[in-house]
Amino acid sequence: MQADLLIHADWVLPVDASDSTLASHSLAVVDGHIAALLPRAQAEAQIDAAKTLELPGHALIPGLVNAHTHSPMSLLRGLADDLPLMTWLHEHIWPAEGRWVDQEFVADGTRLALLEMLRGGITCFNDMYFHAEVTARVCAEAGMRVLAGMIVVDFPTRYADNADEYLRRGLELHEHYRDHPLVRPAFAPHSTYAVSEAPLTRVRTLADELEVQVHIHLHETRDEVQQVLRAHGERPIARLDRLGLLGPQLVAVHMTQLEDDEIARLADTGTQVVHCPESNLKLASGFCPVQDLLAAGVNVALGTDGAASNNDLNLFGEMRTAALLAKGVAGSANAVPAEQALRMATWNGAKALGLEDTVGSLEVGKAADIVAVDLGDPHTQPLYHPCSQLVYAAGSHQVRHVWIRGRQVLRDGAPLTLDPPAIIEAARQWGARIAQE
Ligand SMILES: CSC[C@H]1O[C@@H](n2cnc3c(O)ncnc32)[C@H](O)[C@@H]1O
Ligand SMILES: [Zn+2]
Repeated sequence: MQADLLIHADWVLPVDASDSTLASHSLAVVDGHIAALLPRAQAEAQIDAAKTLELPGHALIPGLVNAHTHSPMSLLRGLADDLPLMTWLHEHIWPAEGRWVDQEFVADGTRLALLEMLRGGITCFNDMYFHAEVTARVCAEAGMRVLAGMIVVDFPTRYADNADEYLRRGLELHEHYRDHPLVRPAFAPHSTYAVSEAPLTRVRTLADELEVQVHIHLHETRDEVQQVLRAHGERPIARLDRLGLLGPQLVAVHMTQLEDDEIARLADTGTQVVHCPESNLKLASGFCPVQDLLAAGVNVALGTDGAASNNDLNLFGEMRTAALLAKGVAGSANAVPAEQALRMATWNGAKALGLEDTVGSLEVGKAADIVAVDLGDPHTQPLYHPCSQLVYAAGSHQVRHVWIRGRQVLRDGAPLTLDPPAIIEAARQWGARIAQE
């Protein structure tokens, strides 16, 4: 076999059906896709590669999928900390966004987020923010995979005056990127408390027609559920169910307030859940019953949320927090074991985003979205179980190489498609302007 690239690694964790850890294996890439994954001796005998990479002490894992974020909010990191969701949002974040968010803010904020995410092994993310056309363009330029949110809220902003205009701008984005290999549009109505019934119904019809995902904040806090119950006489999940929005296309983010019948309904409909453990902890939003959801057969992925409520975009941190928190919430040390946490950050994320045929595991035929992690670092020595070290001990600084669709975007920890000094200088200037007011 002729390959473009052959990588020899000490371990490969493909996140396959049996959660295998393969020692001394090699992975071949042809035309941006995984063409072979086999023992090193066989690879050496069978594969003639244009380029070969030796990675002793490294583990290869699938690119991590950040299933919920607001990438440009990296420029608001640390602006308002230690507040509950509604105070944080209404008194700090929405006023700051009203004052500062324009296309330049989104371009600079997205680049800062990409720098952090690529360095931390994230190769795909699900975004919800204003000016998604700018985020999409920046991602396409940097070679990053993204689900770009076609946002909808009821209130006017500098981006759009009303729901019709939000949808019109979203549909333009869809038209532009419908066949792009890395950028995929998805609807992103903010929540059931900020989007009324008519636009939600329209989103449902359009999402069916265009076959795209619908990404929404749902049951994030007790206050949210009470507010919707008071205003409409039903809980947010019931509202979406009545509007026909529950199902495999719905990506429901946070889900800290769930009753048993709601968990059963999510499982019956195949609704996707995204767990954001660190954002939920920081805003004191509540605890997502991850173990109960998984036991009921619900797909649960992981997200960071925005950097203004986390305050980082680090899925190694989320895997660890998710695994630890699940044990505390379920009162059981075997809730969310390391293999499950890695699966949530990879395969489950891909499935939530409707990308499970393309990414999420290192299997022949899938896109070559690959991350090489150096386990020789003191943080991960000695090494009994690679997966355990990745989830419970590794830091994102141990990510050395990243490929997306076969293109190398990080080499020896250095980004190849982004300009770090320029990105950091732009972020510093935004910080100085925003802090002055
Ligand atoms: C319509 S663009 C997205 C909108 O969502 C806001 N946001 C960020 N994090 C959260 C969160 O955890 N819950 C609710 N809303 C959030 C963000 O500031 C944008 O305005
Ligand atoms: Zn969010």
